[in-house]
Amino acid sequence: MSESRIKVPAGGQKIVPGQPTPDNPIIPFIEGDGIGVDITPVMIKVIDAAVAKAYGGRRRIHWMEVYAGEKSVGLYGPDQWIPQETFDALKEYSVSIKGPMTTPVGGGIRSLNVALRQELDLYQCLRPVRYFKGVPSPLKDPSKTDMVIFRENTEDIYAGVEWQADSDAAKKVIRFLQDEMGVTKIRFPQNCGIGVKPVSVEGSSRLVRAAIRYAIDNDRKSVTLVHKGNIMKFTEGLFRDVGYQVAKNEFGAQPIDGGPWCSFQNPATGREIVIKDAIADAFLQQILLRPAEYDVIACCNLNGDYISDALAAQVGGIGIAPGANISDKYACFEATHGTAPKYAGLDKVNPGSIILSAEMMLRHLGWREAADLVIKAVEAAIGDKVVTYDFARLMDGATEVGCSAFGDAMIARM
Ligand SMILES: NC(=O)C1=CN([C@@H]2O[C@H](COP(=O)(O)OP(=O)(O)OC[C@H]3O[C@@H](n4cnc5c(N)ncnc54)[C@H](OP(=O)(O)O)[C@@H]3O)[C@@H](O)[C@H]2O)C=CC1
Ligand SMILES: O=C(O)CCC(=O)C(=O)O
Ligand SMILES: [Mg+2]
Repeated sequence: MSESRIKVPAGGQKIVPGQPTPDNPIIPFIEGDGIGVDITPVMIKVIDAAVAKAYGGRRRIHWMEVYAGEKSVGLYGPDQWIPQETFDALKEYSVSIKGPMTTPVGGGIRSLNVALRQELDLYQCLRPVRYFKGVPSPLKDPSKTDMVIFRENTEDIYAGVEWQADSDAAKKVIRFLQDEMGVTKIRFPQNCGIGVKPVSVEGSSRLVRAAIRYAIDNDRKSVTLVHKGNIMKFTEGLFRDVGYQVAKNEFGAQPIDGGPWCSFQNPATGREIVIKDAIADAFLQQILLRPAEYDVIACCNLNGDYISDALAAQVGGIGIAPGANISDKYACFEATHGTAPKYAGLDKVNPGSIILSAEMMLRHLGWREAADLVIKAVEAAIGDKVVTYDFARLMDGATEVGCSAFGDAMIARM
């Protein structure tokens, strides 16, 4: 067995799911590829400052670096993209945060992000999309965009069950489909890549259940099931049907005007929560034209990927789009964006997405005061027009600063 590269920080304590967060939690972090080297240290500095200010030294995060992606291969050797001890640490310490990781297009390794989500069964990809005053946006009134995406994170066509064109495996699957399943619709069977889209009742129900619970806990007005069930009837259509069943069977939702939309009263607030659905293409134009009609969004994996970046753009772009991957036991926070390789190491990009992901992590830990300080600092820096290049290029009179200087500008405003 190879030597451990992970150094457990002295003086820290493990977070145990279901128990109160200790004042000195150990939090594993993956720096990430590309711009990970820029944004991750800034995130740590900003979060440490917020925690110190909020709790005056009574609480402190003990950061523990764990490795994945290119840095891991450099340290552990060839093909060690996610060493076993990284998986083990993410489970053992239960709450973590990660920078982005590269996935090559076409050939090469499969997504490490997807591998991690599947291994930890992080089935909820939770991505809140809200507007910060002063952020440049392509919309006339971006404040009307206030949505929370619940994207199924472990299955769908995104999960990587596919075979390369001309491979023996692809030919075998095509022969099976033609000879044993009576499939006649594969247009060019001779040299055809094949992908499989698994969407299960269990996977869909638990995701929609989490979205509805979130709507109850956060007094939201609707949950929209976004799908392409008119075309992919037994996968996307299943997701929609299962979503309505969960609303009716588990939350007592009643049909509105004969259905399929339905609603129930929030047991905590008495306010009505409407469960509705939208076909993905129509949804993508409506979020631009009528964003106020949408609130909590539940969808399959690939749709959620597209919707995340599209909605992020409406409120200023993926420089400020946070997220969390959550299971019933573990949580791993990460930005919506990727490694933006052309900016790697330039100290240029917006660290806002990973900082706001860490803000979600603070709330998850129950450290509300520190989380509030992070929000206050983001709002104040943007309000003073001290911003990174992505916002500065669209704002009049902005002071453009680098990644680390934006973090410092936040800290100065806490
Ligand atoms: N969770 C993860 O780890 C994810 C990983 N990826 C991976 O990342 C790699 C690169 O993907 P790519 O398609 O280029 O998408 P990216 O999200 O990495 O970047 C696309 C563009 O978004 C803008 N952008 C991204 N991050 C920031 C930021 N922090 N601040 C300001 N602007 C930002 C930049 O726009 P501009 O050029 O206009 O300045 C950038 O060129 C791929 O290997 C992909 O698989 C992708 C998504 C998620
Ligand atoms: O894993 C990847 O490379 C891409 C992931 C992604 O785009 C996402 O999760 O939003
Ligand atoms: Mg994406």
